[in-house]
Amino acid sequence: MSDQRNSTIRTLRRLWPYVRPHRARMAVVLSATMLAMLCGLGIPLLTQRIVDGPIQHKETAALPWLIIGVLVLGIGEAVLFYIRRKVVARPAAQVEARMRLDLYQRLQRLPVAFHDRWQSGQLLSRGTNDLTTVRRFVAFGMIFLLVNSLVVVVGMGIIASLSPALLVVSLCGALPLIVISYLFEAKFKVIARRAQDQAGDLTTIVEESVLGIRVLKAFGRGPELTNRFLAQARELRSTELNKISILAALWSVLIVLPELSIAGMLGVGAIGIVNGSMTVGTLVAAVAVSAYLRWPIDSIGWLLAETNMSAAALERYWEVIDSPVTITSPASPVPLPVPLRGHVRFEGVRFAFEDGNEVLKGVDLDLRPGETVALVGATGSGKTTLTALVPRLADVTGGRITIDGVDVRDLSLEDLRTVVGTAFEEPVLFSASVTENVGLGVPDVSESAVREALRVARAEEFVDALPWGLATRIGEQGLSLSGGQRQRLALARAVVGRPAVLVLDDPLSALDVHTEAEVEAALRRVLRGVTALVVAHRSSTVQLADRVAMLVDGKITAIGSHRKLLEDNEEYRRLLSSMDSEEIVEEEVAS
Ligand SMILES: Nc1ncnc2c1ncn2[C@@H]1O[C@H](COP(=O)(O)OP(=O)(O)OP(=O)(O)O)[C@@H](O)[C@H]1O
Repeated sequence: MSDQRNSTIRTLRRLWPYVRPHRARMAVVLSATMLAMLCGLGIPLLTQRIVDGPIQHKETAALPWLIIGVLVLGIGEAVLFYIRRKVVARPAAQVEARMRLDLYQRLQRLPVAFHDRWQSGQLLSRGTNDLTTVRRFVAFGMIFLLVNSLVVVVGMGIIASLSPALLVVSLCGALPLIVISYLFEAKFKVIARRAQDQAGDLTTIVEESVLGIRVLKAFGRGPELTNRFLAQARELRSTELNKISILAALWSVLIVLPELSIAGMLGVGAIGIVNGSMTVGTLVAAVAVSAYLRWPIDSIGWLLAETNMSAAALERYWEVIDSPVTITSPASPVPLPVPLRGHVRFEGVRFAFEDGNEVLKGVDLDLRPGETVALVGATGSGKTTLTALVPRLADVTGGRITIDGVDVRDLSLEDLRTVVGTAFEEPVLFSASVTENVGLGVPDVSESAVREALRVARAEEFVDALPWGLATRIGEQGLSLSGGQRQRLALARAVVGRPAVLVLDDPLSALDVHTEAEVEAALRRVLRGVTALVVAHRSSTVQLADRVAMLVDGKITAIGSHRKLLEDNEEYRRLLSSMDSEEIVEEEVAS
C-alpha cells in the first residue's frame, strides 16, 4: 500500500512543471484560502470572550468591539474566499490547456504503430475527462487538501490551548478517521482508475458508431451496437456505484465520528464547568471550533478521493506522454542530394510488427528515376506496409530504403516528407477549405501551387464549380464530395509540394466505373515525371505502371512489364484474375 501511495505522490509531483509558471498566483490562492479559514477559526475565540466577558459579568462596554471583531473576521473570510476563486481560475485553466496541447502534440508525433495499438476513445477521454479531473484538482483539491489539513492542525491546537481534556476527546474522534482515510485511499484509487478506463472504452464505442453510422444503418447493425453500448455503460455504472458505495461508507464514518466527539466534549465540558475547572466560554469556543472543523475533516476523505482520481487521470495521461516517439529526425541529418533524381531502392527490407508478425522478409526493389512501379500481391501480403516505410510512417526492422543513395532514416523528417508525396486508399479529408486540405503538407502554400496541383489531379473543374471554389469547406463538417472527387483531392495533396517520389496506395480501388475513369486520367498525369510506387488492387492501376513488382511471402518474386508478366508468370495471372474478373485477364492474354 505504501508503494501505491508513493506512486500516487510521484504521479502528482510530475504536475509541478505545469503548475510552476503559475506559482505566484497559486501562492496567493493558498495564502488567501489559509487566511480565510483562519478568520473562520478566530470567530469561536471571540465568542469565548463574549461569553466569559460581557455575558458572564453583565458588562457590555467591550461588547461592540467584540461584535465588530466577529464581523470583520466574517467579512474577511468571505472576501478571501472570493479572491481565491477569482485568482485560481486562470492558472487552473492554463494548466489544463497546456497539458492538452502537449498531449495533442505528442499524439501527432507518436508513430502509426502507437495509434494502431490504442483505441481512439481512450485517447479522447484522456484529453477530455481526465484533464478536467486534473483541472479540478489544481483549482480545488490540491489547495483544500493542504489548507484543510493545516486548519485541522491549527484547530486542534486552539482546542488544546482552551482545554487539553477537550483535545483528548477531539482526538479520539479524529484518529480513527485518519486510519480509515488511509485504508480507503488505496481501495479507492484502484476503482477510480477502473472507472476512467471504462469511460474511455465507452467513448470508443460512441466514436466508432458515429464514424461508422452509414455502415451500421446499411447493415441494420444499430441495435447490436446499442447493446454493446448498453453493456459497456452498465459496467461503467456498476463501477461508479461501487465507487459511490465506498465513498458513502467513508462519509458515514466521517459524519458520525465528529458528532460523537462533540457529544463527548459537551459531556466532559459540562463536568468541568460544574466542578469549576472550565468556563462556559471555553466550552462554547471549543465546541464552536470543533463544529468549524467539521467541513475540513469531512472533506479530507472526499479530497483524498479527488486526489486519487487525479492521480489515476494523470497516470493515464503520462502513459501517452511517456510513450516513445520512435520515428524522429537524426541528430545530424544528411542534406538532400542536389539535384534530386528520385532513385528509390529497397535493399533487403524487412519489417515485423510489434507482435512479431514479420510481413516483409527481404524486399529488394529498384525504382529508377521517373518510373512507375505497381506493387501487386495477395491481400494481406504487406503492400501497404511496404509503401508506409518510404515516408517513414514506420521504420524498417531490417535492410534499408534509400533515395538517391541516402538512407531515408538519415534525412530529416521534413526533407523526407517534402521529397515523398503520399496518398492513401481511403482519402481522408479534414473539416477545412479545399486549399487547406490540398496544401496540408506544405506550409504557406500559394494559391497558384494549389491550383496547379488541382489541375494535375484533374480536380480544378469540379472545385471551381463548388459554391465558394477553393474556399469551400469540405470534410466531415462541410460539403460531401463523391469518392472520385475525394480521391482526386488526395492526389492533388500528394503532388502539391512537387515531390520527386510518390507512394500511392491504390487510388483506383473502391471506385465505381465512372469515377474510376476520372481518377485514372488524373493519376496518369500525376505519375508523369516522378518516381512512383503504386499499390495496385486492380488491373487498371497496373496498366498505368512501367513495371509491375509482385510481392509474395514477404519478398519480390517477379518484376517486369505487365504484358511480360502476363505471358510468363502463372502466379501473376492467377493474382490478376483474383483482382478482376477472369474474362478480362483472358481477353488480355489472348490479345
Ligand atoms: N498493427 C499490426 N500488427 C500486426 N499485424 C498487422 C498490423 N497491421 C497489419 N498487420 C498484418 O500485416 C499484414 C500486411 O498488411 P498490409 O495492410 O500491408 O497488406 P496489404 O497487402 O496492403 O493488404 P490489402 O491488399 O488487403 O490492402 C496483414 O496480414 C495484416 O493482418
